[in-house]
Amino acid sequence: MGKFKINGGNRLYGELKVNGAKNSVLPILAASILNEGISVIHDCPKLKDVYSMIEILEHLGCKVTFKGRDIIIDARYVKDSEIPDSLMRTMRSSIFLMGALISRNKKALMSFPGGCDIGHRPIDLHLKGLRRLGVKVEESYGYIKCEGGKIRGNEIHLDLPSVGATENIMLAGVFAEGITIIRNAAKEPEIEDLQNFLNSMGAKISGAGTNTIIIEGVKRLHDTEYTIIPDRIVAGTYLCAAAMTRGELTVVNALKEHLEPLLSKLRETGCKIQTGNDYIKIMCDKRPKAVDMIITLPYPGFPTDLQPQMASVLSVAEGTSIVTETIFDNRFKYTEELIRMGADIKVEGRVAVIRGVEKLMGAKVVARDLRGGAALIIAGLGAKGTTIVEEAEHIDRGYESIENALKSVGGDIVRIM
Ligand SMILES: CC(=O)N[C@H]1[C@@H](OP(=O)(O)OP(=O)(O)OC[C@H]2O[C@@H](n3ccc(=O)[nH]c3=O)[C@H](O)[C@@H]2O)O[C@H](CO)[C@@H](O)[C@@H]1O
Ligand SMILES: C=C(OP(=O)(O)O)C(=O)O
Repeated sequence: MGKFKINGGNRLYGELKVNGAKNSVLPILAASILNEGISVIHDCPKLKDVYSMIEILEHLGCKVTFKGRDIIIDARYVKDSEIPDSLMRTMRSSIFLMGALISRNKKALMSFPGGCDIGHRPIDLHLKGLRRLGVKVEESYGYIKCEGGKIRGNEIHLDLPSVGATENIMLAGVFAEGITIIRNAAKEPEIEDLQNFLNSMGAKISGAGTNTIIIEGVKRLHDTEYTIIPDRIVAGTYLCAAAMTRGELTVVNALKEHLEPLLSKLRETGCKIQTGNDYIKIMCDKRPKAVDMIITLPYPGFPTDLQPQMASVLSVAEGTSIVTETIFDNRFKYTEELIRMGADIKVEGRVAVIRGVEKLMGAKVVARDLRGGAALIIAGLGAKGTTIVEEAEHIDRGYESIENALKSVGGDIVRIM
């Protein structure tokens, strides 16, 4: 909650460790209700969305303990299949309970999920996929009622590779009779992580990470212990912060194979990158150079979740950069705030033309969504003077005490009320 106050100008220097990925832990927590027993999940991030998911699991009847970085879910008694609107609206990932409840209880009643306001976010592909498995889906007055009855495996071709729809269908297919095949599936690393978690409980899923996922229905699952993958978006955000401040940062527990599209663009700006098995080191000592083309695309394309942070770096680059957002239709709101800080950015539909300025100026700005908020923090770290980033709660959805992390490597940033 509150705001961040940043005095810009400090070079970031040192080492930062990344924890487990938000976009892995959330579907995995929802998936834990498929096991009528105990699941232990390691390396969980302490994020607002994670606490919201725990609240939903508890509402459904699970006993959940968050100890250190382990979340222990006792899902022996899942009594409820309804999720109140107030809980559904806390985040986008509440929608994963739809597939999970259909598998566990053969029914689900819920409203539409909340989440960042980054454009139109329908769930038609989720519902279409569930219907193909034989789920009766009724939509009325903002509520969605699903009745499972007999869930039968089927072939599902996604019109576009939606991450959430792929994951929801995987969850619904675990106990289906026969085989479910998802074609044109999303290929994000977090989908592979969900597959690996489900398989660690006894599910039979293969193909995640490719565009065809095959789910062989099983009768039951068993207890598991599982460590989730590191958060590639948090790692990428720290790398962008280093590029903005002309710093030198080693990001530990970061997998280079998950971040190739960002690393390639950071290299184009002139930053030097070194990588090892579990770390990425960035060294930047000059003003970044503009890059002529960034286009967000489904994995392994440039991630939309790093578009604002990279654009923030490009706002001070030498030359003009073009950034095209193809995933969401309203993910440039943060540019209005960067302009208040002196950036020269023109947005025309899905394209932002960024003419790099020498320096940004500290200003009072508002985080309108999670990654846009992170972009403003990066801007504040590089700006001359003081920046106040309001509405920190958006940023807390995806970053664990971002101010402490950045402070530990030299950033002058505090949280104020
Ligand atoms: C919790 C989680 O993992 N969130 C990520 C997930 O969101 P999310 O799963 O919501 O993103 P999707 O991949 O589903 O959305 C991609 C595009 O597909 C469209 N679409 C999606 C579903 C649908 O039923 N109909 C439809 O038209 C969306 O409007 C959007 O334009 O992937 C996004 C794209 O990488 C990331 O930005 C989010 O951080
Ligand atoms: C858009 C994001 O998340 P969500 O899908 O949870 O809103 C994100 O992580 O940038």
